[in-house]
Amino acid sequence: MDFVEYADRELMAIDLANKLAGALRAALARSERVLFAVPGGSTPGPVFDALCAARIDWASVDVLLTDERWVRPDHPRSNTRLVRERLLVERAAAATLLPMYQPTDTPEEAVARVTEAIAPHLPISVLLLGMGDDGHVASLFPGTEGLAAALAEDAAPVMALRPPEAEEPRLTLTRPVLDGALSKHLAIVGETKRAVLERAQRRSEAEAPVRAVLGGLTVHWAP
Ligand SMILES: O=C1O[C@H](COP(=O)(O)O)[C@@H](O)[C@H](O)[C@H]1O
Repeated sequence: MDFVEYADRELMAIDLANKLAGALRAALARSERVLFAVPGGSTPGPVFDALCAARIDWASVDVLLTDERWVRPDHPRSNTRLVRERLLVERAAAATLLPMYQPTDTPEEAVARVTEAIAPHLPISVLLLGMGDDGHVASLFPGTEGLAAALAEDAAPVMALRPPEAEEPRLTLTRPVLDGALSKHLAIVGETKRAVLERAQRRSEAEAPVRAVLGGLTVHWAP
């Protein structure tokens, strides 16, 4: 794991956006289409604001969420909404968003359709992750029934989970898909998350699921 420390959040957003743009261009030099997986939540918005204007062949980029909160796509907590409003604008509007949300009542009903839609696009070329204060990445929360199955090396690529600590059910990419990404980045801000990440290295994956993706990961942190 590499750790990159920035003076402030604005500098991190700009520099991380440049690094992601470079990783996407490098991937596009090797493949006709590339898969860019991104988190939802509060951390990536400023990175998306900087990245959406980057000069990249966005028409050859497929964008996929690492996970989705099971709310309608116009809901304020929708990760799909965040990506549509903050990433898929300006030059990046030419990218294709692969569905992580389906209009079903439950995420369980959507697993097969989402799996079918994303499978032909794997592996992830460039991955950006966020992390919660409890050490969750994507929607792999500690204390969730089914977490061990989602963290297995041979897990199905997409799983529906119902984390007790989350406000809504989730659909999430699982360990082999996330850990198998060719270029892996984690963006975190604040002293609490830095301490959570440090502690995670002494904990089990069940206690701190971020541990499952630390190999080859570059962590970007700002106070
Ligand atoms: O619920 C979620 O949380 C994590 C972390 O979000 P943040 O607000 O602490 O940045 C996020 O990575 C994930 O995609 C999201 O669904």
